[in-house]
Amino acid sequence: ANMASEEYDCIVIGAGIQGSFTAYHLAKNKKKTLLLDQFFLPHSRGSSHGQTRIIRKAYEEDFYVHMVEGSYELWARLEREAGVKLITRTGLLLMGPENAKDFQLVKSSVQNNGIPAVFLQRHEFSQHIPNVNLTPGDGALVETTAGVLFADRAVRAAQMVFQGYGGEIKDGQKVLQIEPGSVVTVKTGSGIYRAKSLVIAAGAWCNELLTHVGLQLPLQVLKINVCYWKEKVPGSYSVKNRFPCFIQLHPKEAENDIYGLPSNEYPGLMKLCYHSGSETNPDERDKQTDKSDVEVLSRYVVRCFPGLVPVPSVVESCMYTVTPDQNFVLDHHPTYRNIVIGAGFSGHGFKFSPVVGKVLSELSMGQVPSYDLSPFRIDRFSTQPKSAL
Ligand SMILES: Cc1cc2nc3c(=O)[nH]c(=O)nc-3n(C[C@H](O)[C@H](O)[C@H](O)COP(=O)(O)OP(=O)(O)OC[C@H]3O[C@@H](n4cnc5c(N)ncnc54)[C@H](O)[C@@H]3O)c2cc1C
Ligand SMILES: O=C(O)[C@@H]1CCCCN1
Repeated sequence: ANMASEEYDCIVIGAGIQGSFTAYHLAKNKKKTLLLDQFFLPHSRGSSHGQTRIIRKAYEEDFYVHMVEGSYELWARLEREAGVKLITRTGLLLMGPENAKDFQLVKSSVQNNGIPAVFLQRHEFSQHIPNVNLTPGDGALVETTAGVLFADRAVRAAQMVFQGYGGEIKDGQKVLQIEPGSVVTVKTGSGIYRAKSLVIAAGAWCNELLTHVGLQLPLQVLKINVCYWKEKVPGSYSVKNRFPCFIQLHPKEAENDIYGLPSNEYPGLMKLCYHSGSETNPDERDKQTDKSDVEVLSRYVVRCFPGLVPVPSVVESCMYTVTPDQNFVLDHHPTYRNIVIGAGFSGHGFKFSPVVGKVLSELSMGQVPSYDLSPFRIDRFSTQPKSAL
């Protein structure tokens, strides 16, 4: 082991998609950057693994719409730099109770922001979306430019381009200690590294790392059962047949949303999941065996996706790190300005990662960030009225 102290401009802890994109932007800006991960890469114990994620602009909040727009440009740039295809356009079907507030808000955001979309009338629904039953009382729209991101491939591409710009990756090195200061010292099991600034992008392990720098955030770590369901007629819900991704708001079966991606990575299997899960310790993820969501999904499949066998063929695991308002944390440490935190991506952060990496790199370089980061500030968590305490 090399115990000599090496000095960097910036150290990024966490080589998931957010840390990898942060490192990519830093290296592009000629910063000598070290990207550390506790596990040997690639691995499937965090939040960025798996073949696919949804990319969509259909969000209630304008700030997310603008951030996705910026992300599309940067995704295209990474596709060119790495020479790989990272996005396939499928469209996104959004279904939800016509009179529900969130459905109405997304609908008006789509209209006000000029997001390309088709509003489907009930009588024409099945002609556009075969093999899906639209719930009575639900409205439906298709965001036509949304699609599927190839997640594992994207993580690899960002890391490869980072290394191409001279960035260093050290995997299999868990950060065990952080000493703040004008030069930050980071100790792993096998090395000591120093840098002018530090970015913590540690996913579900964020709070464990923040204990070293005297901070805790209100983050909840959830285990997600990633379920794949067999098509009764192969191809009926496939990318090839232009079946879209979907989000079902307020399903009758449960409190949280249900969503899906067309069959693609495992031919004949459609990914369809519950947008929540049970709390877990990230180091003991597989001890969390709650599968009540799978029963909920089965009932939903029977009712709305009659072309799928209502028992999952494959169940994989992933984690969400959720904040109380489901908005991210993108901010400086409140006392140590040269420590920057990206956390709480709340199950929807992948699509934004090129922009997240950009703003985290800007914060760590002491620059004014390209986007308004007020929704993502740490001090929003401590603004509850004192009387509530
Ligand atoms: C099932 C599922 C579906 C999702 N669907 C979508 C979607 O459709 N669209 C979308 O946009 N987003 C989606 N997301 C969310 C998205 O995948 C996440 O927001 C994103 O992957 C978070 O990335 P991250 O880099 O923060 O975390 P991670 O990928 O977990 O990376 C953190 C890294 O930090 C490392 N680390 C932690 N502690 C240490 C330490 N002490 N020392 C060294 N390294 C350390 C970990 O090993 C890990 O590699 C989904 C997530 C899940 C789980
Ligand atoms: O980020 C997304 O677009 C999806 C929506 C459904 C839940 C999981 N994440």
